[in-house]
Amino acid sequence: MPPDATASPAQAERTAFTGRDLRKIYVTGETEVHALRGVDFDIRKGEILVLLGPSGSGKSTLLNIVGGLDRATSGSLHYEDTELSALDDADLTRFRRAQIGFIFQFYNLIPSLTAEENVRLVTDIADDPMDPGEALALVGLAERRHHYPAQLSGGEQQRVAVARAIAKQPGVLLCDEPTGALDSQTGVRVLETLEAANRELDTTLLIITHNAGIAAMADRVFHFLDGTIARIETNERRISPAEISW
Ligand SMILES: Nc1ncnc2c1ncn2[C@@H]1O[C@H](COP(=O)(O)OP(=O)(O)OP(=O)(O)O)[C@@H](O)[C@H]1O
Repeated sequence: MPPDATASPAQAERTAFTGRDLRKIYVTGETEVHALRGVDFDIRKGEILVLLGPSGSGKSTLLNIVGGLDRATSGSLHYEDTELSALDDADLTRFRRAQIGFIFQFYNLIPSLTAEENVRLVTDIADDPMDPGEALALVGLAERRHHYPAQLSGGEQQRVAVARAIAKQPGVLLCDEPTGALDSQTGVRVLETLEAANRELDTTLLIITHNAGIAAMADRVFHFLDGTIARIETNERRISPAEISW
């Protein structure tokens, strides 16, 4: 047997993000806040990662830096072979537009546009978008595409936000408390749409949550404490959102 017979390219681990000694200091007047105190991580493509930790421990700061919304004060950050920490603002914006979808706790839909029009806002300017109807079908809202946000429940609005985020086919979805405003049943439905994007589009998922139960659907869990990743936990098996104890 040739020496490389067991290593298939499909099994080779592909890295999405590599962060080394990332630090973030916010300076407000005389006050310095050390939001990240030197974090190191590798995030695999197609991985589901959950970020847990107390309020103020640095989770959103890391998510914003990884998504190109903000910059670290020092340290290096790569996405695949691109050193994000070395890009100028225009190139960082291009990276974000092409590769990153954001989902926040509050859905940020435009009230005067239908579900489909909200999704179309993104697909009209993306390089290789899905059809808006296809994106809405993936989140189970094909029938509601002509409804306005006010005619949809909170969970349905969040699913429109997920459809909008995945419609441009980003490599990565960054979710900051995506179920924070939802009851458990509705939250599960939203998590199922995120998992579908991961399964069907191989989207890398980073999910910040205060709900420790959600950690069980992840491949790995980063536990934040005081600006550090204090512990990385690996789940032997991912459970489906429906199995989560809320
Ligand atoms: N723009 C900013 N200017 C100054 N300080 C900030 C800014 N953004 C965040 N911080 C501070 O940085 C620290 C980390 O905040 P961050 O939002 O990353 O925490 P978090 O873990 O996401 O918290 P939460 O769970 O409450 O959202 C906190 O002390 C916060 O007050």
